[in-house]
Amino acid sequence: MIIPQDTSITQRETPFFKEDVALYHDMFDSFKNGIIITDAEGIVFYINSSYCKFLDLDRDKQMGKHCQEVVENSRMHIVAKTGKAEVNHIQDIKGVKTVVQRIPVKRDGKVIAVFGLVMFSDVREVGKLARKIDSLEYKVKLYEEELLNLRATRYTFESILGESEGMRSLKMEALRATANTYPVLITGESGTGKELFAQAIHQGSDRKIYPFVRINCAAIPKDLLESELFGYDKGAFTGARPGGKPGKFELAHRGTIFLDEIGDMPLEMQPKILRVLEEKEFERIGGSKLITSDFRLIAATNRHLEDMMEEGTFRTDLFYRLNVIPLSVPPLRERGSDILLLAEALLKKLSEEADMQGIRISQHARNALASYHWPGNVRELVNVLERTLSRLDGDTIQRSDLPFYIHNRPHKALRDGDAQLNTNGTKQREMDKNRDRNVQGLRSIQMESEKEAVIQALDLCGNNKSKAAKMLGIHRTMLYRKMKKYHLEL
Ligand SMILES: Nc1ncnc2c1ncn2[C@@H]1O[C@H](COP(=O)(O)OP(=O)(O)OP(=O)(O)O)[C@@H](O)[C@H]1O
Repeated sequence: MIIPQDTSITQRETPFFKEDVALYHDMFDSFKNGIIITDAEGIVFYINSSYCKFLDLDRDKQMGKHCQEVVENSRMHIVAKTGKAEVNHIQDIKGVKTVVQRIPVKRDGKVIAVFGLVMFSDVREVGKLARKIDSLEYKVKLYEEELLNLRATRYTFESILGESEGMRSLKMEALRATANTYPVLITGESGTGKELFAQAIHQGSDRKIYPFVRINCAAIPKDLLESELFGYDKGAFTGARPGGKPGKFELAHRGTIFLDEIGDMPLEMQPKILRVLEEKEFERIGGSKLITSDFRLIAATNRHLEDMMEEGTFRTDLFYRLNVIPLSVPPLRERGSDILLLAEALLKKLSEEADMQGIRISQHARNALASYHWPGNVRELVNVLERTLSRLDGDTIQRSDLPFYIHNRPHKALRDGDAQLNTNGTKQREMDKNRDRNVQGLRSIQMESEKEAVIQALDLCGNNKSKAAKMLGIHRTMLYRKMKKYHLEL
């Protein structure tokens, strides 16, 4: 920096010491933006080489001049008077639009100097930067949405259909659970919508942009469960991934971990779950680093944990730790008019998906649906409707279109019997299991013959899909769905 030796500035009583200014010389001079400093009168005290280059001026000759002599429309002297900073103002300098900042420097409340920064040599560069930020913001938004989709929580509270008293109050309780992070234990028979509730709670909470990590404790072999839950470090065991693997608790950081079928959690794993729930800290298998994860735990089961505690197969301490917010989803047969409400809504959705609008349910069919026991709950209802639609001729579901075991049910007597059995939980569960097995048996027989029929029809029609669909009495879209379902070449 050229320290003015012989200019008016040195003659004036400047508030700066030459040493002070010299100290910043290297720093200011290496700036690619323009820097100018004036005193309280607007007299140039310092100007860096980038600015002089831009202005095409000899730096030595600028010191001690009034700022407007250096830059015609300078406002440094005005800022010195007003004491008010001007940030990101656009200033036309030599025909180029620049972005400038003029900052008054005060001591004891009095302006002693003004610091000017000419940002970028051309405002177009700012425009470019703004466009770049715009495009980055757009990309971030896109990735956020993608992430939300990938995190595959498809269900929100709106997805949970049901207006019965039981369902209404359950939805209210679940909604309340979105406002805190206490563990939730969802119980209910298979297919009642437990996972639906778990996803809706996650979606309704602040955690929704973070992962919803689901693990089915019954589906993972016992010896793998620990590494799935807690992860492992490299070389933890033979066959382990070379780089190690994070566990579900780690992946659920800031989000929700959904332990489905918690009743099937092996007894020896239960204390480990209890510990991680209490401490929110754990180590990977073979690792020595303590990992902290801020997860919310939601567990679900169709097993009767109270019975299991009595049998000694479920730990009491874990049960109480999990059961902070208990949600018990009622079976479909106990939801009264919800059966038909669900049937109508699901039918609308399924028929739209199959391109078969305007399908109705006859009164007889409605009676049959309403009086059936639904051991497989809503999942079974979805299945029944899909099957019925796939074979439907015309636009009304008649009683005889429903699966045999539903339309041929001697409903009244059996219903009364069922009501009695409802008072005895164990008997009821036994009966449900048997029914499940029967339904399962029928289901696979039906699927086999359906697949056979599709193959035959395609064969007979020389692979002409429209003709085959006509022969089967179903819509072409439905035929494609069946072919996909049974992995038949499209
Ligand atoms: N109230 C509801 N409204 C709309 N769809 C529902 C409802 N309840 C359940 N379903 C549907 O029923 C099916 C089964 O639901 P879900 O998987 O949540 O049941 P679950 O109780 O978790 O079953 P499981 O115990 O076998 O894991 C899903 O297709 C879900 O969309």
